[in-house]
Amino acid sequence: MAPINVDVVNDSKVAPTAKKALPEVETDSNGQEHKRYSYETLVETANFLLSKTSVRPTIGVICGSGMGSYWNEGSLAETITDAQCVPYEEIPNFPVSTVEGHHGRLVFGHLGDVPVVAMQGRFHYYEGYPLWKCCLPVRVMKLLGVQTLIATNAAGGLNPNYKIGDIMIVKDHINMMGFAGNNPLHGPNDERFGPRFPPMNKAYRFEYRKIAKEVAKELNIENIVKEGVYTCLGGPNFETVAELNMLKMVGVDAVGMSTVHEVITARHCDMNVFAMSLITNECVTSYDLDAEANHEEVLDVGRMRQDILRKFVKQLADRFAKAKANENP
Ligand SMILES: O=P(O)(O)O[C@@H]1C[C@H](O)[C@@H](CO)O1
Ligand code: HPA
Repeated sequence: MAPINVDVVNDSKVAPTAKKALPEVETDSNGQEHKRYSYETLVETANFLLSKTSVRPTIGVICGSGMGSYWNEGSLAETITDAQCVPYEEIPNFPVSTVEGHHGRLVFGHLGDVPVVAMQGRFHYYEGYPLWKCCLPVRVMKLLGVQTLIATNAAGGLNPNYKIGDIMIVKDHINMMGFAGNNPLHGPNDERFGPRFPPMNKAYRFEYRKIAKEVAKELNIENIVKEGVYTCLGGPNFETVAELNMLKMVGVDAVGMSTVHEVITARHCDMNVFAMSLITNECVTSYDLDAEANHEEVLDVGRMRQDILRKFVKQLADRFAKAKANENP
């Protein structure tokens, strides 16, 4: 793939009026400066990555907590063959991962025959990054040629039918942080990424959810695969009993601290999205229970389910790639 030309998007020349670069530096309400990433800046990042790897990914995977850890021999990210790894510290304009269970590198390679790039470590709002910065890798993936995003996460199960170790296909989300005006698309819009007002009612592609249920049957894991609604809170604390009961009331099946903003960013730039939550703990919705959520349990359940997750994601990548090829014969 030749270096990316900033004047051309999806093979059409960009109208000069659409080329509004974002301000490079923004100051938040605490007076802290955040360098914004313009389209041009992210093209530089993408071109750097294209020069580092021969892989031209069509699917991007985000590994959730405990699903891409360096100590996890055989974790999701380690399923990738012919892996070429680029640590986040070496990537221009990239943040760094600070959470245990998030290694902090991009892994380029193949899942079966499908060229992929995986984030072995994601960025969370609670690490101190604004939402748009948490989602920067999604836009970089788009510039690299990724058409489909598979986002995985660890989440607490609110639906009483869910058990620890279940996998929830995300059918929809509730953007709780968005209710308070915190959105990755907040700020000036650059049309080269996508429209000012993107729809979000079909965020999680129906066809891919259907494929995932078929694959679950084929792998004989249909008993642990569910489908439901995810929400993201800012974290880093786990939720109170009252908060969890409120979320349950409004129809949330699983709660976590990521994914929603990544999905919004991916849909904004017209990527197909599939997401799934590994239910790592049961949410404590009664004052009579003594249990408390903790990150170690989250990581342990990721480790416990790594074989199944690997097989599942590998099959999904294969089937999504085939579905995409059938779309554009
Ligand atoms: O990156 P994900 O969303 O998988 O991580 C979840 C949310 C928190 O970062 C962490 C809590 O244990 O797991
Ligand atoms: N709440 C929020 N995030 C989480 C949880 C939880 O119970 N489990 C794993 N990530």
